[in-house]
Amino acid sequence: MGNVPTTVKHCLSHEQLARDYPWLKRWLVEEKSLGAHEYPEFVKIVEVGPRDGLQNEKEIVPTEVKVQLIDRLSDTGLSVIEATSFVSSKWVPQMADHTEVLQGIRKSPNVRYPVLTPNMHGFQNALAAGATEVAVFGSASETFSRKNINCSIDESMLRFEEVLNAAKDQQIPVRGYVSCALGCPHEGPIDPSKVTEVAKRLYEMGCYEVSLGDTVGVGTPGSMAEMLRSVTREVPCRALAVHCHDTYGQALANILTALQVFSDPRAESECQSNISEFLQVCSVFSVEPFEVSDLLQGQDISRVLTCLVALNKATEEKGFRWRTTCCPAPTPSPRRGFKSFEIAEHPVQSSELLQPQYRSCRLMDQRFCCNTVGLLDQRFCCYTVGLLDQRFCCNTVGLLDQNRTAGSEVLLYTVGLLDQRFCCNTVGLLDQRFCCNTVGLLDQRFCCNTVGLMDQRFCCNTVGLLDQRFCCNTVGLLDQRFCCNTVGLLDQRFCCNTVGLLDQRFCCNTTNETSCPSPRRPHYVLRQERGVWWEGALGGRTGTATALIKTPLLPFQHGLPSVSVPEAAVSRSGTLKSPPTGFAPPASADLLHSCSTLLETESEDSRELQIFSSPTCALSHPREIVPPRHRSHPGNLEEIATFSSECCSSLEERTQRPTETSRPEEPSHRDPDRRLGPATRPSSHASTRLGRARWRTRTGPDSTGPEPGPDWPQPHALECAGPPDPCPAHSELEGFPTPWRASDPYHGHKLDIAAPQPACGGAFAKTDKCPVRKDPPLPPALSVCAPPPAPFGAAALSRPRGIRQRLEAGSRIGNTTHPFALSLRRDGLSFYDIGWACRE
Ligand SMILES: CC(C)(COP(=O)([O-])OP(=O)([O-])OC[C@H]1O[C@@H](n2cnc3c(N)ncnc32)[C@H](O)[C@@H]1OP(=O)([O-])[O-])[C@@H](O)C(=O)NCCC(=O)NCCSC(=O)C[C@@](C)(O)CC(=O)[O-]
Repeated sequence: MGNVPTTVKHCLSHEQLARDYPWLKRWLVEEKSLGAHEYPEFVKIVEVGPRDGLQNEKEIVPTEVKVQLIDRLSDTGLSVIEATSFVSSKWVPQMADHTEVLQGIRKSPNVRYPVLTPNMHGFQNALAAGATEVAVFGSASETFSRKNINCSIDESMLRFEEVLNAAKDQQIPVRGYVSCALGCPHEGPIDPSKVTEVAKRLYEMGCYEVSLGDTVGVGTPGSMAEMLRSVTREVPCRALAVHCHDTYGQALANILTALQVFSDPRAESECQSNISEFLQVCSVFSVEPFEVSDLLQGQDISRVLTCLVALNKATEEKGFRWRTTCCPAPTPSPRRGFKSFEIAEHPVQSSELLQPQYRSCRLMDQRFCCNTVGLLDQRFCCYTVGLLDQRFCCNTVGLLDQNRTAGSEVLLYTVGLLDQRFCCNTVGLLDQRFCCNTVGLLDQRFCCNTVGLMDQRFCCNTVGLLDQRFCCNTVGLLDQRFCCNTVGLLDQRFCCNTVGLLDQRFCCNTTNETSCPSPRRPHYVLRQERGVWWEGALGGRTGTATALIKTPLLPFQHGLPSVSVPEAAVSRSGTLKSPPTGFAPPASADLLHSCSTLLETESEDSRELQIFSSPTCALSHPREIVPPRHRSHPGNLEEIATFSSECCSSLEERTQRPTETSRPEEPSHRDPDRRLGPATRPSSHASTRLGRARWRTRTGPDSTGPEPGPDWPQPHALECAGPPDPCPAHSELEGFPTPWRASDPYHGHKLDIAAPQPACGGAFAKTDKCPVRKDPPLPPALSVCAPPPAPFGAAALSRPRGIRQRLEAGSRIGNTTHPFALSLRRDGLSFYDIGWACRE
């Protein structure tokens, strides 16, 4: 189950998963059911007859015959033909005509012709003869090594290292062999650990592929499986091959076994090996890597981001030129990871990772990709479908339609994405983490668990965004709807039409916040439920919140404390009345929770949300679809996807602007009621009331909410997933790299977010999705005070445009003007809380 997200893995039984998601079945088969094997969709055949076959012929085959043989093999469709070997003619006279053979063959453009080169002598001869790919051959048996290439294993490694270094200079790919992988003619059986050790050394040295040879054909399916299980722990399957001699008629059976092992994802953790490749790349570029556990557990975000940004900078600085490999259609070729870049002007000698490979450029129709790790500079990628666990991706530019299919594939876990630009129509994305520099994102819908997002600019139509945490420098965000639990948002500017935002905490400098932090409001925990929800008060508001936000400490783990809740503190907006039943919040079902929450909350605010949710959503409410016995798992992903899609289209329907012909009078795209559609316009009065409730995070514009009195329970210690108060929050978040600021040496040439920006309307004038917005005059009753100290640049706060646009969005209901006053508030825990209220 290496590729299955941990949350899903923990919550679903294998049987249930296999039933629900046939596409996951491969990863879910139990050990005992290994009989029902699957095989790789693509097998590469390396034809070694002209070399390994003819080197053993007693009578030396004439050169012309060898040339003819290879030419005819080239016409068969083979992609790799090992042509000859550059070894000593004293030892192997059959290969003495290596140069003539290599130069005599007709080189097909679709075929590679590697040659054996045991040492530098051989490599130089091969190079002179025009070889474009070579192979080194070591052994897992000491005796065989000495007898075959006249040196010990360790000595052979030194020789190979020389060859590999020289090959790198010439950008020549090197293949590696490990002889006697299943037995030695001199030593008998060979310990798989020895094979593993030699294979690992060759792989780490830079061999792009290591072929494990059953040199004397003594292997059996049993010994092959055992040996491969050992080797694949250290070397990824995609870099392994087997070389089977049929001395005892076992070659085919052994190959079949190898194919089974290679197609079994449990044979290796692709993810782990790619991460280790990533870490190797870090060392190549002298970038301090982060702890893998930091990333996997979402800890030390700052360190992860620093590493990613530094790596980005380092690769840029080294002047990489990427090979523009076009993949117009899905190909059976293996995925490309960190080994996918080449050096142009400034070769990095020390890195075997710079073997000439590929860069994903203009990749189209990338489907069903799992665990894409360490992909750099993916450009012009279209239609990524069913992508799971995409990590450490940098510089994705021009990505269109990253989506889920109608079936069961959902896009999960985009982690560590840098510089994602001009992305359209991301739908149903879960768990997007550590993303930097997202620019020009359009129509992002139902995204959950966005963590550590930095520098997101000019984003439109974000709908159903849940649990967005530690987001910095969001600029020019339009039409953000149904966003819940945004925590630690800094410097959000020019945001328009934010609707249904719940529980926005630790937000700094959103629009023109004026006042200084007030003393912290009391917070307490009344009750903890199932360890993942807690009930209590936070920042003056009471209700239920997930433990992702606050985890109550001891006394409450043993039962309810006897505390009374003040009347005034009950059921405010922003916290849930009750936790959604049956689902664990940290799981990938957060989307489900939050959709349930939208439907279940009974506060004043939720009525508005229910109207938004529409009967379509209610009909497809996952609670009705997921039978009770499955409540302990995060729900059927397909159902969640269907639900979210229906919810989304329903919301879209209801949020469409009226057409020109349907507008009775004075059409205005800024009219929130029109924007929200007919369902939100039952009556102007009702809408006003709902609007007021919706926008309010306090009892009213003039109230500061209930102050702590003697009857309030004593605040208990809370462990904060987010920063507990403004100052630590700042200092913690200031550690984040802010790559696009002028002061940032990495991206000095890029747009400076602290500098004055063009109006977001202007920015969108070219798109037909977003209207050009003009600044309306500020209502006279509104007073805008001086901005607070800005953590990321005061320039951001000196322009009132953001406020104006917010007012514009909230100031009309139907055709009647109901000016709303903007009430910017401070809150003990919600730093710079915002509230809207009607000024009727
Ligand atoms: C590996 C060496 C060259 C080591 O050779 P060495 O240890 O450097 O030196 P040596 O004492 O064995 O020989 C030295 C002489 O060889 C020359 N020499 C030195 N290097 C070369 C060279 N590259 N090409 C041509 N000549 C070379 C060198 O110049 C010198 O010439 P002299 O001064 O005596 O006239 C030697 O032991 C050798 O040629 N062995 C042959 C190994 C071989 O071809 N085995 C069969 C292929 S491996 C295989 O089949 C297994 C595999 C891959 O299929 C996988 C599997 O089935 O498991």
